Amino acid sequence: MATWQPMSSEPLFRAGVPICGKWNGQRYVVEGLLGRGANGEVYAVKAGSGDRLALKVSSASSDIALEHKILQNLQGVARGFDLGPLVFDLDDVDTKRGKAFFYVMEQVRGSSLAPFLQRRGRHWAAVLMLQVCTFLERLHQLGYCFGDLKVENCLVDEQSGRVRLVDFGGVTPFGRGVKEYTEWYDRAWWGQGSRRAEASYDLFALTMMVVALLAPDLCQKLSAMSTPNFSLLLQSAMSDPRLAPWQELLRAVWSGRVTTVGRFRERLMLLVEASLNKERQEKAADAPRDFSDWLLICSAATLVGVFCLIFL
Ligand SMILES: Nc1ncnc2c1ncn2[C@@H]1O[C@H](COP(=O)(O)OP(=O)(O)OP(=O)(O)O)[C@@H](O)[C@H]1O
Repeated sequence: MATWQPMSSEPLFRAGVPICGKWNGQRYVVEGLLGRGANGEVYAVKAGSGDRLALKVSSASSDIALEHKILQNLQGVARGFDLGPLVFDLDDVDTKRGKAFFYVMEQVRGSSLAPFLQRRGRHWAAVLMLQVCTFLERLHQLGYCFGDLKVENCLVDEQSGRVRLVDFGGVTPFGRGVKEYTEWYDRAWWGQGSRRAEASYDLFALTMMVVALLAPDLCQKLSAMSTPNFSLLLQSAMSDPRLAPWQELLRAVWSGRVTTVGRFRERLMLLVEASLNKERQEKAADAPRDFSDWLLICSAATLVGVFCLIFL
């Protein structure tokens, strides 16, 4: 059977469709589409056991097998730390549109960062970035670079404010070349360094996440230009009032003064504390907040506390 060619905008599966793995024989029922990217489609599925999982399907068997292997390796070394969705079945399936390859993983619940910030306030950006830093520091300690770090690959749980990462296709051992990346976040595209997998590669992407989240129109304008213009990015970011609290930190990374996530996190703590104070002040005068607001503040405060205990 020929391989499925994801040419049309029509997703491969519709809700209610059963998927039966050809080799392992596991059965899943599609509940809906969670997202689509350049490499595949991700579906919410219900397994035979009743568990709700996520199934990533692609026409590229090697990509699917590699991602599955990366996630499995990370689970092997993570020792209780959450370094990505738990991963299960790897198989292929014959569909009406051809053969497709899939793996099954834990379904990460959460929404995109941008709408979360719109609802909760822009000052939450520092708390979200702090969590991404924690994740990156652990990954770097294990000798891996995340590679394709971007806003679209982070999901935040609305209730707890907890951030999780998805799409581990770009994870690369330190020293090798990053193979999966997105131009806006790629320092090599901006002419600001190589694609060698190292801590500073992810750190550059982290700063670009800040710009993309807090000044999305700037990100749109600059990424639409035919050639990347780093001087214009620098000039625009340094004069944009929305990025004012972040300017020193962005400049420190872009000028090469800060090259590790640990150093970035130390400076970020000041912004997090300022965010928490702002939240307290703003809401103190308001009507009683809802339960989820308190949960969010507590989770952020706990994060700050844990950092102080471990690192200070
Ligand atoms: N485990 C998961 N749980 C919930 N949602 C997920 C999960 N994995 C992926 N998604 C959703 O599906 C979207 C696309 O998935 P993913 O980024 O893995 O696809 P991709 O084709 O590799 O994308 P890219 O073009 O970024 O390489 C994600 O942005 C996310 O919203």
